[in-house]
Amino acid sequence: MSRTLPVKKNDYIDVEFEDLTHDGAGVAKVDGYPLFVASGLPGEKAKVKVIKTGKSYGVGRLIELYEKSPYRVDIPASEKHKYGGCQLEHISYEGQLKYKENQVRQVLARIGKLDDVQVHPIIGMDNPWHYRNKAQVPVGEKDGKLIAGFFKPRSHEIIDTDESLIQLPEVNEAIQTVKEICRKLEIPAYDEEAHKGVLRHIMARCGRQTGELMVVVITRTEDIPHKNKLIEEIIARLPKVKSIIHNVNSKRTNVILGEKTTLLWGSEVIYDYIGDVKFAISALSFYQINPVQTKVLYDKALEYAGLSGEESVIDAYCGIGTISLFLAQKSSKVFGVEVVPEAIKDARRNADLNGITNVEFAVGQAEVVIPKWYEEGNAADVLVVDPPRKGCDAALLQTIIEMKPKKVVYVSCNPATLARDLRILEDGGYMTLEVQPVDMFPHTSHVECVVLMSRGEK
Ligand SMILES: C[S@@+](CC[C@H](N)C(=O)[O-])C[C@H]1O[C@@H](n2cnc3c(N)ncnc32)[C@H](O)[C@@H]1O
Repeated sequence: MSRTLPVKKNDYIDVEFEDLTHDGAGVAKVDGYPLFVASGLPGEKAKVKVIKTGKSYGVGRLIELYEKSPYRVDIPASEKHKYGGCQLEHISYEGQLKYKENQVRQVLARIGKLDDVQVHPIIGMDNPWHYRNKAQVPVGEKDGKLIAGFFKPRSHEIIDTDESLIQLPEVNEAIQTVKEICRKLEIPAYDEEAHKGVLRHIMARCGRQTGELMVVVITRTEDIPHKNKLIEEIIARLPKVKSIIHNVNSKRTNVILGEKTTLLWGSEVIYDYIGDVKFAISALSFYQINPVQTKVLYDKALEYAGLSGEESVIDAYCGIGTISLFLAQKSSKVFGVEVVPEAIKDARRNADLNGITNVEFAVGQAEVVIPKWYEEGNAADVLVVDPPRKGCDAALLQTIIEMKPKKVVYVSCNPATLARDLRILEDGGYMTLEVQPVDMFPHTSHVECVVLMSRGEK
């Protein structure tokens, strides 16, 4: 028999928020039934309207706040367009750090059954603004004018913006300049519903240390109207631009980058430094978006790896070899594995660029390549994993358990899949010794962690 819910759609009720969801919505309980309300904060009392009810939870809209959290910040309506992608815009930075650290502890306990694991205080930024080295903004049209900015939360309506408070000023300037040039040249914006038009996204990437800029124009069509003029004007108006790339995405999809990438002008890559290691970055390669915190994260990963110079190391999900090259300086040999061929091309180029010879890179899925290496008699003393949000594949975790590297260093951008994978490794004989959350993405709900596991006693 289905239970009667304590609330109905369109009810107005008074609630007190107890918690936050993983994406920053407030959670209130009505007779044990969870109600998720965007922008509610723990400790706040409010009137909400129930807008949706499901079997296990409902969704409400905040109508009136009776009691405010000390962590609440109010953003004037005229400034809202600068906060695209900032799910935690209504929480002070101090409150955000507290929330993220708690979230890591709770998820490790709930999903990983790791209640007594040592979680260090999160490492935040001294200046948590203008940190992103890359933006990919959707392009559309409003009242006959080309616009570009960010999607309104839970919709495909584009909010036009000329500034983002979390992007580097150079990235803001590049996006704004390319938008103005495309407007002037009357390049038609992509119409998502009709799947017509040309320009879908503008992407800009900046090497924070070098100042070098890459601009990528992503279109539905193979042709770009006024292509030569577009290139000419970008070069004239953005003196730091080193690379202009064209990517064609002809499909009806939410995925940003498409099937074909060509160089329009300049170099295929831009360069950047993390510490004193130099990196070449191409358009399709993953590169951490917060260079300041990346250094903090990699230093911690290196510290956890505890290398003496004798060890062989595997770096799974290595991207352009960033962590591999850090580790190579302190180990006998590093093997990096990555699924994107362009990233491995960058990784090899990066090893050459830095004169690092004790690294080898392979293209392929970590869960296929590493088990094969192991079958062929290879093993590592230290294994580093830095998977995408979905975490490590089960076949890779099984190989780690069989290979028995002394240490596993797990770098994760998703506490839920991290907790799941740590539990599997714990059941396979590893122990979680330390967890260090690092705030790589201020004002968003994302949180990064680096974890040290080892075999043997705690
Ligand atoms: C979070 S990034 C980490 C990259 C790198 N360690 C860094 O810090 O820049 C995850 C990487 O895993 C790659 N990837 C995704 N699935 C993979 C798989 N099954 N096997 C190997 N690499 C994969 C992605 O292309 C991406 O480069």
